[in-house]
Amino acid sequence: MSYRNITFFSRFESDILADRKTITIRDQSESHFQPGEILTVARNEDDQYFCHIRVNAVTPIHFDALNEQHAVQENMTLEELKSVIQTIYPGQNEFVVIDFTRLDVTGNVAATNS
Ligand SMILES: CC(=O)Nc1ccn([C@H]2C[C@H](O)[C@@H](CO)O2)c(=O)n1
Repeated sequence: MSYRNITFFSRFESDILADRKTITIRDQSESHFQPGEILTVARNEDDQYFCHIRVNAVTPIHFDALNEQHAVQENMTLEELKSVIQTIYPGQNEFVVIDFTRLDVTGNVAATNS
């Protein structure tokens, strides 16, 4: 079976593998993912695979609607999150929140508390 790919900047890899980061906010070019879909996750910089995730939900959001809950799910402060998004996507306001669960190598939910 082949899965679609998503990449994350390498600085987020440890948070994803520790289940501290359970959403990602992307622009319209990555709004095509579907709930239930399993994605192969690689580092943006070197395309090195590091895990699979299952997409739980893909929800449109305006930049101004980002809140503390999103920041917690990103393991950042809201100020940090907004700054990261403005740096990656300068001038953009319409995004999607991709809520995901990390899977273990057998394809099962990896977190012990879920
Ligand atoms: C190619 C590309 O856009 N890659 C991205 C985009 C976003 N992220 C991270 C940064 C923040 O934690 C959230 C919100 O954008 O997602 C990323 O790692 N790689």
